[in-house]
Amino acid sequence: MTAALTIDGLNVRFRLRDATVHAVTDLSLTLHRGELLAVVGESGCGKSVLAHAVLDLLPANAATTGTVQFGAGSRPVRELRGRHIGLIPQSPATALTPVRTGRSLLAETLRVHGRATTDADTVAAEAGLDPADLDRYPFQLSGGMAQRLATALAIAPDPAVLLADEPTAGLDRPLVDHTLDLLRRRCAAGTAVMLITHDLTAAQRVADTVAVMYASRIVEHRPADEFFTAPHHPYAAALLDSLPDRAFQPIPGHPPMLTDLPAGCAFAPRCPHASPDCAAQPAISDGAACHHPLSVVGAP
Ligand SMILES: Nc1ncnc2c1ncn2[C@@H]1O[C@H](COP(=O)(O)OP(=O)(O)OP(=O)(O)O)[C@@H](O)[C@H]1O
Ligand code: NI
Repeated sequence: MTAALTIDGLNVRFRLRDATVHAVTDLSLTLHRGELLAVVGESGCGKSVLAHAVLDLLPANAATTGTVQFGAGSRPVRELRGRHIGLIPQSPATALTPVRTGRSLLAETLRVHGRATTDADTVAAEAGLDPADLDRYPFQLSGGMAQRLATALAIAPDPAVLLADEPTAGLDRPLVDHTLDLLRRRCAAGTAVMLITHDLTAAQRVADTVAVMYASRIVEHRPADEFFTAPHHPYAAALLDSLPDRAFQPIPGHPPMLTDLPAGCAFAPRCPHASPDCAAQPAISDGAACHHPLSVVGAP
């Protein structure tokens, strides 16, 4: 498998006046051509910051260490953004230019990337947007329409890596399915897709691999079929158990503040299996960062 995106030892810290937010910690992963990786985890765990760090789009108060590499090359990300790496941003309505119609934005994107501006209707339809809606201004778009326009803008250059941050938010079921099918088709054509989502059912439908984030770290990263049948990390298991079509059990307690993370496993205070070992940060082994992984021989 060919690596399309390699992240090694990524850390992102935001400096606030009197605190530091640990938004992404010691994160390494490889995304391959034709792979669909779902990144899941509770609100605020660092998923969007990860996407922005990959694209080098973090605000000025962010400090980043670690490396991000696309394919085999060493070109800086700013040269690759758009054509080689597309982003479907979370909450796209606020990211659209208010004074331009969808058609004008999409035609420009196509032109800049050497495609015929007449492809706009086809690309819009692929993203599930009625081509007639391209003639609307952003304020005339519903949240779902803006979402699909953002998808059209991201796929128009045919990027090798596509980061989709909650691309199905605000869409009803048929349009969710349309967007998931689109991502799958892109993968089949060789695109590497990182799908950031709250929707574990969607992840289960389309993902090849799943990465679970908790309090700024990846705590589990495994093939999707294995993950959904037998998660190893107690947090991942709890996340799956919270699904309505599973145990429908909420996870007790709250995630820790990212300004005040414990030294060891950040899930330990909520974990039914926590032991004194958890005071030390566990290394990732067999795809999970846990001192007492589930579904592994000898584990509780
Ligand atoms: N510019 C910033 N300055 C300070 N803190 C920030 C900044 N941007 C994000 N954060 C913090 O970083 C953490 C991770 O945020 P992020 O947006 O990545 O969460 P998320 O996992 O995408 O959540 P959601 O599922 O709600 O989108 C949060 O605690 C957030 O408040
Ligand atoms: Ni987010």
